[in-house]
Amino acid sequence: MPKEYRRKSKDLGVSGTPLNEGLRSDRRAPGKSSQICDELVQKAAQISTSSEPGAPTVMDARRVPQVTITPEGGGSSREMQQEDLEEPVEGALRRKLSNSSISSNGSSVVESEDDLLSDNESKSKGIVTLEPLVDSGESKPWWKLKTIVHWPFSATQRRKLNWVQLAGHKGNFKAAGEGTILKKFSENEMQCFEKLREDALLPFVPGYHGIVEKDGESFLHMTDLLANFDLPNVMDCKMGVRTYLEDELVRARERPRPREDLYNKMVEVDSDGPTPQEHAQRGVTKPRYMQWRESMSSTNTLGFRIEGIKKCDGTCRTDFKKTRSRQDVIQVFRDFVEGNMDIIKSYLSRLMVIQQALKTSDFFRQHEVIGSSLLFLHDHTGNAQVWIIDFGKTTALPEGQTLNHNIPWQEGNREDGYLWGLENLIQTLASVSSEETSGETCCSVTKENSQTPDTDGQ
Ligand SMILES: Nc1ncnc2c1ncn2[C@@H]1O[C@H](COP(=O)(O)OP(=O)(O)OP(=O)(O)O)[C@@H](O)[C@H]1O
Ligand SMILES: O=P(O)(O)O[C@@H]1[C@H](O)[C@H](O)[C@@H](OP(=O)(O)O)[C@H](OP(=O)(O)O)[C@H]1O
Repeated sequence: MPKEYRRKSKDLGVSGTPLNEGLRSDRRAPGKSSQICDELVQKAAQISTSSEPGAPTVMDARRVPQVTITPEGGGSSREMQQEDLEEPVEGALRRKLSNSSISSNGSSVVESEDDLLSDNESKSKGIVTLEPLVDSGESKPWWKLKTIVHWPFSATQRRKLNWVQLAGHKGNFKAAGEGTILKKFSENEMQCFEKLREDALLPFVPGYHGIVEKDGESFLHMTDLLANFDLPNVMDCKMGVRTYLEDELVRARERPRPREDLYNKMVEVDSDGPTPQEHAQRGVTKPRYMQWRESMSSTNTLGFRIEGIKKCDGTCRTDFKKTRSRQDVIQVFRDFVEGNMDIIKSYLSRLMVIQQALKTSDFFRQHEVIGSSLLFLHDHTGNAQVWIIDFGKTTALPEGQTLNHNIPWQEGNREDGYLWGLENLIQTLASVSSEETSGETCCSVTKENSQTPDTDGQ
């Protein structure tokens, strides 16, 4: 999320959820609606072999407008943050996650050339060590809580935590008490969590326990969704056809600020990506970079994209910038679950329940949901869950205005294509299952193999 959204939480006066109410993973394990899944799988089998229009696509991907921002003036680059991975790590997750080969930037050695070359050092890409918040002054209380939540943790519970962070910036998360984490405060995200307390989406978002402040820095205290898993497999899918706010476009237009770091990331993936002017000034604006990312990946064509995967063997991949066709995505999912169709069916069930909840959610109707992800988690016990995370760029609409989430975006209408993306994600997962069942291989020819935006037959 952008830094301007990460403001301090002075005197917010909000209340937190008691911890025992927030640790809800057990009672929220996905149910198995296998009959619905089987029907969906059959439907997907028909769709994946059909090139006829009229299948579930509800929005034309070619109609996602590419709004051009002319870059001028000087560049600005991101702050670099150091992460100390050499200090000893305590806690159960050390055992669970330690079989990976972690490079100096916290990612595993199995990343592709794409990301080894392209990723900014401040981005997180896999297994990281979360530091606890530590006391810096004897006379100060260790925690100064801004909420009425009672902080129950003793000094011995201030431990480091080996953790999986597949997206976002390094240093955004800290270890907290058992089963919980702290995320750098963002006004937007805090307001979302507060509103979600009363919403149909509550069962699908991490438990929220209020705001914690230490030495002037504020954090959102939330449930660690990994806590109840044994050697979890984790996938982050960023939802929607648009990954930047309309406000970001307006700001970039008023004051274009080409960034050299984004230019470098673009060139490393595609040297022909920048325009001659961008090459000349070695900078691209943020919306321009974000639009390019959307068009290279499946964001524009399918309404979601894979950001990263960590598997139970400790390997991590974040080299999905060019994973664009439905068939590519199917192959990534198949590899993620290692052919286990029961996991796919559990994921499908959960996604369909989430889809229903989204359709009834007041929160969803009243917010532009940008940059939010679905976090997929499963382990060898068969436990498989999907959670909605990251509300850093989820923004309330003006009073009385609502979104459809299923119609094309045009600047000004603030549509995000979330439901379109979710429908495509469901159909894609169903295709994984149907192809496995019908014995087709990952090389099956479908329209998506063409690498062109597939807009009328998905
Ligand atoms: N509650 C949670 N439990 C477990 N893992 C989480 C949780 N929240 C986030 N993560 C992990 O951290 C990663 C980054 O989370 P998130 O997207 O919220 O961060 P961010 O800094 O807002 O990212 P960005 O800058 O891309 O918006 C996720 O991909 C996931 O791996
Ligand atoms: O995935 P990539 O290619 O590394 O690109 C980043 C990604 O799109 C993030 O979503 C975005 O943060 P926000 O969503 O918070 O805007 C970040 O912007 P940033 O560099 O300004 O942080 C981009 O650099």
